[in-house]
Amino acid sequence: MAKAAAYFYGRLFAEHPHLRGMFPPAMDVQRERLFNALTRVVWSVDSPDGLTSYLGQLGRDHRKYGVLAEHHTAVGNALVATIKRFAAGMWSAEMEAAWVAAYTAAANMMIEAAEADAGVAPAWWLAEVVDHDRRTPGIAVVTLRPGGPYPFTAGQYVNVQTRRWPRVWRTYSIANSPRADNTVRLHVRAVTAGWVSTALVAHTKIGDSVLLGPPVGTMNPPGEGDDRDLLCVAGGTGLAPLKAIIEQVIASGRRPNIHLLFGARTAAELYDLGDLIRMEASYPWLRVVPVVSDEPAYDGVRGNLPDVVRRFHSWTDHVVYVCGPSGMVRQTVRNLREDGVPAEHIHQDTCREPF
Ligand SMILES: NC(=O)C1=CN([C@@H]2O[C@H](COP(=O)(O)OP(=O)(O)OC[C@H]3O[C@@H](n4cnc5c(N)ncnc54)[C@H](O)[C@@H]3O)[C@@H](O)[C@H]2O)C=CC1
Repeated sequence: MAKAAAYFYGRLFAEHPHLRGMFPPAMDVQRERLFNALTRVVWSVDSPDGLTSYLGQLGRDHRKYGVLAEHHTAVGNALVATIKRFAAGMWSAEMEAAWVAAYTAAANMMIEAAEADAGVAPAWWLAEVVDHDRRTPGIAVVTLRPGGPYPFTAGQYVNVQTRRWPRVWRTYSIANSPRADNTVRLHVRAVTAGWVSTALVAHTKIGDSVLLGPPVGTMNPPGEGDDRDLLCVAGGTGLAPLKAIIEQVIASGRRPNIHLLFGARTAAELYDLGDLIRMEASYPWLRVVPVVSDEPAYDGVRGNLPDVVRRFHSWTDHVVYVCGPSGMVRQTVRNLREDGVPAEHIHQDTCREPF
């Protein structure tokens, strides 16, 4: 995969050198994004509705890079040349025609969505940092106010660019449901070699500004009239979108029981517990269970989230949301499935790059 991505970008920039300036200096995350997007498209061929909405979001989100319709042709040519090279002996004229047709259809959906969006929304929003709360040495809760209306759905995420790293965009989930004051809140952990996350945690203060792309993602709260109880399993800063979903459900006036398991390695890393306990006090149907995995002396629920989930009653009738480190999400979903929770009840999100 890495070789194919390197070949693809090498070819694209060799044929269209001016496109290099649209990408960040370091291409590692960009390469992964391309393959994540392609994998998603290939896996979605059997669900055209999901694919249309995904490509629509992708097209709108690409406006912030300054992508024009003709750039899609350059990308398509480099992509087909890459597949042809790596498909070795299996390549045929029919395969080429099928790939060109599939790519053209996908690109057209992105272009149409971007053009429609251009009439109604900006390509990106300048947002002011209105609060910066360093909850632990490595985690900050950052509140932003976009300079214009910023409609989103609870559970969505957003690309963020800081002044420190032009053209480098990283995704973070929005940790609140839509608010009258138009603010969005992010939970950011600074990770080693994480350019944007370190900039946001350690080098950002109230009054600074950042750029936001449009909101993206399809992990939404249960629809109107869905009164099933909820199980939310959050690992570390994976709490962000689940907190937004819980806020939204509470604001909707419905009264389902909500269990939130919030896991961290140590008690000191339960960075949002104070807020969650306040939410629990004002909404009696919410039960917050802090879980600590790596601190034997912790005086509460100890263990790994995927195992702890199993210590409770059956979750088969619940709507389930799982978010956090990918290993934690995979194992939690596997355990829930083994315990009889239907796949269609489970929503998961791991796709934030922790940089
Ligand atoms: N900041 C955001 O907006 C969002 C973050 N995420 C993802 O959430 C993750 C959060 O990472 P951190 O806060 O550093 O979490 P962390 O590494 O501190 O771990 C949090 C919890 O997950 C458990 N855990 C970690 N790896 C596990 C594994 N392989 N198997 C079972 N349990 C495991 C830990 O025991 C702990 O309870 C990142 O991967 C990030 O990409 C996902 C969506 C949104």
